[in-house]
Amino acid sequence: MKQIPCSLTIAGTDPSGGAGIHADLKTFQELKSYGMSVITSVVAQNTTGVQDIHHVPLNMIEQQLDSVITDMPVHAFKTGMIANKDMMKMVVSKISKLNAPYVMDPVMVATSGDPLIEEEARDFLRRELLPLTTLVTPNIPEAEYLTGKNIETVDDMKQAAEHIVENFGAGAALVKGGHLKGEAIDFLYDGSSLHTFSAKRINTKNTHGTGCTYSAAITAYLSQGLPLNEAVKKAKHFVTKAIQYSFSLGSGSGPTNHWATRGAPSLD
Ligand SMILES: Nc1ncnc2c1ncn2[C@@H]1O[C@H](COP(=O)(O)OP(=O)(O)OP(=O)(O)O)[C@@H](O)[C@H]1O
Ligand SMILES: Cc1ncc(CO)c(N)n1
Repeated sequence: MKQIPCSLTIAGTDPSGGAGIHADLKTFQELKSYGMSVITSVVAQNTTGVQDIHHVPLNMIEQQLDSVITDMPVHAFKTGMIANKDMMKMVVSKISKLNAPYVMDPVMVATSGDPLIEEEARDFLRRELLPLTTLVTPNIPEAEYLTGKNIETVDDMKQAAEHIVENFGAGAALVKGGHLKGEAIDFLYDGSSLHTFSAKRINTKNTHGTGCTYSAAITAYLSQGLPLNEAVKKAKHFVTKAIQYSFSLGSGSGPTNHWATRGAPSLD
């Protein structure tokens, strides 16, 4: 009998439901991958920003990982917010034993601009986690941090994608253009060729959790065995729809719509 594809996310929470673990699980569910999660930090946040952060004790993160890994199949996994170096070290020791595609969303700040990981963890992420990835998905500020270079044009984005693969050993890099003006354009460099994914920019402030949703969608498609290029193509389509049909909820940057594959939601 065919097995259901299974995806795991290792990340922080968002009680307002638009980002982090919540966005990931909703996306896995929508894209028909069985969703599992390991929580690294409990984050008090909403559409306006981050109010507080509580880190789950290290041994409890480790225990959650062991509970999943020793019992459940993992066909693909992603990491989001991993707040400090100790957590990263422990996560590395566990995930390096997993034989499945790994998508890293190198989360550093929330959509609101609030920091989500400690300064010294950024360097560790670049040195120790990047070489384990199948794909890393930085937005422009994250790609600027990783490469140490300013990104102002699409050419800068392409160079950044190549730089991250060539210099830090990421399996592939998808540099996302959500923070630039014009077309919502992303570049994927897979170590041999550069692929472009483009969509019309949607005029909305409701982009809370777009990065989480996008990387979770890529993970879900990889769990189903799709090649990377195809997984990104389908995930780009999904995140564009999720933004197109996003919700004006809360007083800040509203959440995307995780059941967007079904078109505009009927609210009857
Ligand atoms: N207004 C928009 N219209 C269409 N696509 C968009 C828009 N904003 C972002 N995108 C797309 O959404 C995806 C996520 O990109 P973005 O650069 O916003 O990620 P992010 O900054 O990591 O997200 P987050 O807000 O969760 O931190 C990319 O494919 C990007 O091109
Ligand atoms: C927990 C968490 N991860 C990632 C993001 C980035 O959107 C966020 N706001 N919260």
